Amino acid sequence: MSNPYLKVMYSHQIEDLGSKLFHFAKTFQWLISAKDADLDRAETIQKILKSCQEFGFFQAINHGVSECLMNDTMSVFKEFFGMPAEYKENFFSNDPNKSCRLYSSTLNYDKEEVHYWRDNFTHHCHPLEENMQIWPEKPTRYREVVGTYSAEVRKLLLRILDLICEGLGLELGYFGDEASKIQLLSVNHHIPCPDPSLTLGMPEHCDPNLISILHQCDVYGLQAFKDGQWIGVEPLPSAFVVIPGLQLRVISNEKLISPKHRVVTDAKESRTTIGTFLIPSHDFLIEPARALVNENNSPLYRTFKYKEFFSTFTGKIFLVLYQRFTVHFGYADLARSDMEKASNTQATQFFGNLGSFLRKCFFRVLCIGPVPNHIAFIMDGNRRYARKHKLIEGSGHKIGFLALMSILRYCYELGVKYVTIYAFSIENFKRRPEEVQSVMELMQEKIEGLIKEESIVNHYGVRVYFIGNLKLLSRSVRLAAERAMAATAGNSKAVLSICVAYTSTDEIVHAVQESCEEKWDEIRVLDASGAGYGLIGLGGSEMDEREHLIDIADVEKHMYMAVAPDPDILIRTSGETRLSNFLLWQSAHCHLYSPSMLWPEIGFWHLVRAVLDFQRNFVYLEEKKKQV
Ligand SMILES: O=C(O)CCC(=O)C(=O)O
Ligand SMILES: [Fe+2]
Repeated sequence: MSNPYLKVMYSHQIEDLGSKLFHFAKTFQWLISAKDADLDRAETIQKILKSCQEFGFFQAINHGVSECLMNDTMSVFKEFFGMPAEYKENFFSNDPNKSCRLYSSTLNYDKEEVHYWRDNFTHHCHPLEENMQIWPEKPTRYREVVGTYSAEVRKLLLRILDLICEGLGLELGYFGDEASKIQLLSVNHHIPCPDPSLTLGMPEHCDPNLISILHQCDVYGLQAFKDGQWIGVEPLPSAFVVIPGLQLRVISNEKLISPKHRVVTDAKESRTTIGTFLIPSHDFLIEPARALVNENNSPLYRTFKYKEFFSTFTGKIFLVLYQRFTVHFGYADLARSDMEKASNTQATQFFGNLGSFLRKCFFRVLCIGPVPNHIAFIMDGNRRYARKHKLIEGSGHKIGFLALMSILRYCYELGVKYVTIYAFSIENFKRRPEEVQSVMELMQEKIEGLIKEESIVNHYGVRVYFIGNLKLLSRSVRLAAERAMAATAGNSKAVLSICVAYTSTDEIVHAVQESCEEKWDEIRVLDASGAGYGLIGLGGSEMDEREHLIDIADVEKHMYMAVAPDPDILIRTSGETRLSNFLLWQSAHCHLYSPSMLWPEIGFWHLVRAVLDFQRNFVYLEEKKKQV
């Protein structure tokens, strides 16, 4: 690179140019059969997942796109880049919003101090009819060949996504429609570089989209970062390199990673590669797939719209993803959330076990005093938490659910036999329909999770009751609740009462009505036998009897909450000191505790504090109970 301009503008001083260890590349070529119904399907899926997990991506051969079409397309692009500058100038633009453009270096040309050795031509290609008009007319074959190629590659990508979808255990079509709506063609062209040690063809990056497929020519340049070093990916002109993008990383909750890669330059030969990216529509909500998230696998990312993500796109996309889109738990005991986020590593598992051991030791000491038999929670502050952390609506409830799982674990470890939670009040049905709908969906999903073998409920032998006017729930949620109650009916170590469609006044009215009906039934039986009160023509003393028709014991018997003794402690988060129509009948003698943190922030020490307060007041509370 003798030209001083080039030296200044392109010099990145690359210290490590990476090794050309092609054997690595060979280990991840998997055959994608042209036929989906092929017997090898299950094996192919396993190989794809394994390869993606081990290397980050894979090369597809025997993929069904004809070699002839691939060669034709490559030659069309080589021809395009070889056309006179005056023609190509028509497409040149530094405006990333332009839908068909030629530019140099990266998306940040104007902002970067040092450029990369790359030209790129990019345009949309789906649906074809809507986009083709703005594509180049020269070479004359461009529209026909690139159109056919784009359609074929789209089919292949969707098939690969289906295989990944099946491999991850997601519902069929998860990556269809809006998730992969946009298809972008991105053709890189690198002319020979006088000094490859000075610059790169593309900086290290992860692809920001859902998935990419790359058709390399026969000139080497692509490198992947693995085990701390840059390793060359062998160019196989008839193969496609399939690269999961960052959105796939998020949706798979990191079951798949989006590999870091870069391009080195070549001193002698030009290199052209054809990338095709499938991209979610701008308003598509990206989040860890619900099927992949449970109490043992917390969501590692918050929900976000694709456009929100892409607007933050800079070269340092990886960092951005972590800074802005990971779930920020903000719990008081951050150590716990960190453990939950990365529960797979050995180190965190060690600390997780250590934390659990220390917690159990602490509980042993706490158990020297009276241990509450029943703790009730009003989980207040999920929505405020989402607003406070600028999270998308609904995320607060999801994080709140994780907090609940931790608190339940602590309660059962401490030896608390009954836990009751206020999950959804009858009043809550008055909220916006979309909000009610999304809480109900979350509820159904979590209820279904409860009966899974590995759930906390089965781990601690907890019997689950849903408390409230269940008729107000949608049929699917009600059925899920009934299934969970039936599935846990054999558990006897502890009881979890989940109040849904509940208010205390509704519970009392319902219990009184039930008691009355029961009495009327008794009366009718007695009347029929001729020994009864006989309502018609009641005399004075019989009137007195009617006044005492039902008593407290009758009503209590018919309370939804008859499945548990009265609570010893009632905790309401968010610093609110109201009971909001929760357990009014049952809370006459319980210790109230209302810490200021929002529900998703509740942690171990808040529970300890509540129990210590209860122990301090225990004698007094017991005295009060005796006076009744
Ligand atoms: O040209 C290559 O080999 C890689 C291209 C690439 O990574 C990209 O366009 O995102
Ligand atoms: Fe890339």
